[in-house]
Amino acid sequence: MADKSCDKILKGRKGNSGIPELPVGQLLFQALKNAPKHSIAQVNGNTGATITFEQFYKESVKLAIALKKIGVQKGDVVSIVSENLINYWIPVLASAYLGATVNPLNPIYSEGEMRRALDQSRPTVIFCSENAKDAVVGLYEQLIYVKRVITFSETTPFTDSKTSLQFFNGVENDIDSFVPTKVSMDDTAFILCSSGTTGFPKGVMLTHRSPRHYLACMSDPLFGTMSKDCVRLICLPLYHLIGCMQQVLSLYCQSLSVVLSKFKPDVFLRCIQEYRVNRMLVVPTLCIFLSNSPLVDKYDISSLEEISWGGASMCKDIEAIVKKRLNLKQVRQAYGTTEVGSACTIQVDLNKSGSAGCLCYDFMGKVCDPEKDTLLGPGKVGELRFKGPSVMKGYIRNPEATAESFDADGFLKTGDAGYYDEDGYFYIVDRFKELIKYKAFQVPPAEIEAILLTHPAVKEAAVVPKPDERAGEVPIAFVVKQDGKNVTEKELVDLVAEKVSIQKRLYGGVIFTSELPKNNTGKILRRNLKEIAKTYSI
Ligand SMILES: Nc1ncnc2c1ncn2[C@@H]1O[C@H](COP(=O)(O)OP(=O)(O)OP(=O)(O)O)[C@@H](O)[C@H]1O
Ligand SMILES: O=C(O)[C@H]1CSC(c2nc3ccc(O)cc3s2)=N1
Ligand SMILES: [Mg+2]
Repeated sequence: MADKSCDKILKGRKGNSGIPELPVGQLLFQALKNAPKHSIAQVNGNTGATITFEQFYKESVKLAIALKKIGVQKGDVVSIVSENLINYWIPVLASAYLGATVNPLNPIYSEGEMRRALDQSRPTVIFCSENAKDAVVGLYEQLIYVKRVITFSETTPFTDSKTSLQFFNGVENDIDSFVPTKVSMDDTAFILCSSGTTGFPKGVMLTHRSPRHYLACMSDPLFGTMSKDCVRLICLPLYHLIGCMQQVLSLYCQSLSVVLSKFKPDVFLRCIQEYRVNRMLVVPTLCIFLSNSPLVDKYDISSLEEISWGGASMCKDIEAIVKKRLNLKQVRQAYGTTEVGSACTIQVDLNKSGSAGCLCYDFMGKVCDPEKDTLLGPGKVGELRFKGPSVMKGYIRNPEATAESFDADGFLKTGDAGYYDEDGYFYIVDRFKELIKYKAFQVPPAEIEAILLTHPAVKEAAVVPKPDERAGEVPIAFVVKQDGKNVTEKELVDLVAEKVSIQKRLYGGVIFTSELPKNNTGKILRRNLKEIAKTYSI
């Protein structure tokens, strides 16, 4: 039969939402200007600090006027180096109103990582929180492209780090006459860093089509929720794509969001109880915590209606356990990458258990043989590749990495292994980089981790490859035990052997550890575990 290639390029529905085709600064300027003035927009779950929509609007406009006075304009880059705070997004909005590109950065980067990230984005102005300023002010003298470093916190005003002048005195009167700068939808709105799971984080240039596309998807009840009654807990850092898009969503919806400046399990649960959180977007490590931590029973989190998750692989059993334990209406998987600039598939059909869903608006998707570039049909595992309105312009100041990231048809090569079924629903197997090559087989770690997590004494598990002369690589597990519970290596090796085919057995054994190394977006740093595995012998 002829290779009907067009059948193997899947197309999402045409977008027709009511979200105006406007740059993020203009979209949010209008949303904040028209929001209920005295409603609380955000609360810091750790400190209890709050900010109203009126404060968000006035403070961001005042700051925009002050930034304009020092020459910040369209095309400039403004970096934000801070933990999650209720006023984190005031400089983000102020910069966006002026058409500047916003570059949020991880506040606990090492000096080398911070230098590398800043040399990529080359900001004119850097905002840094009191807690993060040592990492930035120390670099200030060396960074010739930086005009000004402005420090802030929830209790201290925006202050010039050199002159110690409070940054936007005396701009009260111009608020009503201020209008945001007009920019093109294809201008760079954000430079966001990928999570750094597989190597150095990469500076990803996203246009205004990313936040607008995200809002368009969330405005369709099929994919998400857009309501003033939402109370979202933003669990991830605001400098990460997911945290950034969740912030855009809650401000646009004029709904309450809770941020955590420091993640602690008890604070996380207390916030859901105290602020009656009804929605949140989490990563698998948090789903696993919700599925098996005894702490969960100590809080009333019955306000939760829906949990979405993405960011790493997780077996469908955990989804079912979380849904049942928390009595949720829905646990929804979604798939996206920083380079995709939003979610590109979102779960819409509960019967498609384990699926990351179907294509979002105006997206195209395909699965390709990673070596031959040939198109693969339904059920065939290959590299997931996508094309859509929110996909990145490229990596900042890295044309080589950008060119390598797209195929001849302009599809983004994700590096992720997956497939789609006959109905066009996508399933994520894992990253190609993380599949364990046992002889001629490719073993997905998530499958073995799911079995280990069924043991009541197992709190967390990560399976990585261990070099092996005979097989090339063999699976080895790192396990964190539940407090006060015990289990032996042999028990876990046997548990897995009973449930999997011969190539998926834990020939490398089990290493018990007190915690798994994670990055700031809660993803397990498997590359660290691979190094330890190399020297372990069962
Ligand atoms: N639903 C999902 N299931 C499995 N993996 C997912 C899912 N959603 C996202 N991911 C993983 O997260 C990756 C995107 O994450 P992100 O852009 O934050 O950076 P990263 O790839 O983790 O880090 P880096 O690119 O810096 O190594 C995807 O490439 C994929 O591997
Ligand atoms: O907030 C919501 O209602 C849910 C519905 S699914 C969803 C997602 N948002 C993102 C953003 C980036 C990304 O990589 C994955 C998702 S899933 N948000
Ligand atoms: Mg990546």
